[in-house]
Amino acid sequence: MTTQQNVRVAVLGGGVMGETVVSALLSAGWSADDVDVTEQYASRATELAQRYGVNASDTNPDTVRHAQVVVVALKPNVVGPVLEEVAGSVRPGTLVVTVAAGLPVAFYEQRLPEGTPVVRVMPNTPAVIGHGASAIAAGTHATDEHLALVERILGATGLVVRVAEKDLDAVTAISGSGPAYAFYVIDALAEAGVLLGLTRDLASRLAVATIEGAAALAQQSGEHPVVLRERVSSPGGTTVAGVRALDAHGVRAGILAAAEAARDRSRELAAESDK
Ligand SMILES: NC(=O)C1=CN([C@@H]2O[C@H](COP(=O)(O)OP(=O)(O)OC[C@H]3O[C@@H](n4cnc5c(N)ncnc54)[C@H](OP(=O)(O)O)[C@@H]3O)[C@@H](O)[C@H]2O)C=CC1
Ligand SMILES: O=C(O)[C@@H]1CCC=N1
Repeated sequence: MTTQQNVRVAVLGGGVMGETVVSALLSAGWSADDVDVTEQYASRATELAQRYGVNASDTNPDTVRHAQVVVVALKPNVVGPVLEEVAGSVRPGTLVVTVAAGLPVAFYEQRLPEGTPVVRVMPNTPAVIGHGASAIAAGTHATDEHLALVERILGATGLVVRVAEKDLDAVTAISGSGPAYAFYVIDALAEAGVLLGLTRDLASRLAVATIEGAAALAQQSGEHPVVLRERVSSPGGTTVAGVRALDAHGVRAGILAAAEAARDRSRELAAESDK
């Protein structure tokens, strides 16, 4: 397997994550000629072809046959049937990369030709603007070179870390689903502004800029979040009053429960796909 950027990549599934991977490949220097994407609806395939200049089709086996890397960007319940459809077209040594939540590497290895290298990736949607966080884990036959190639593919999407496969359900619960929790907080903060009499537009802009600024400060200062929170909290002031209300309403416990629920759902997805 070469790590040259002219490796031909087939992306199966042109939804939210499939489109993110296509855009990441182009940002990482791939030529659109070397990127194929499959979609079952012709109109979506045409949309992707027009937007990115990549080759789009609705035929998974033909597309896979020409690829050196196959990226599975399908919903977990569709992955099994599509692997059965394409297994005979996967050439020896083709790297299979999957972003599907829950499904273990073994699920792919059992359905693909013996020896196929598989890398699992858990990305998130801010990848589309280069502010993503992805974790990658190697399957039985994936080498350091395969992981390096996946890192190149994801190079323009933001943070990429290597983890053991056993940690991917937890990663899914934290960074995979995490943007949704952050959007939830942004929406709630904006709604609170409206409650207090601000216009929705002003409240939304303040909420987004505040969460963005706090995340950037946490990253750039390297300080513990508790230290940064204490710096906002003047003695006897407004912030301690607000944080006390967050504690009283169990917001911290709610976030921990959300992560456990998402982790459990990730495990269930694997069990459901094996039925
Ligand atoms: N969205 C996210 O934030 C993240 C998603 N993921 C994972 O990414 C995967 C895809 O999720 P997401 O992109 O959100 O889902 P989407 O539904 O947006 O994308 C899946 C795409 O696959 C298409 N599709 C379905 N069947 C086939 C087929 N047989 N051949 C080719 N394409 C097909 C679907 O078309 P149609 O709509 O017509 O059925 C759809 O466009 C999931 O496994 C998810 O766990 C991982 C991390 C984050
Ligand atoms: O909701 C999901 O199942 C996917 C996986 C992580 C984010 N979205």
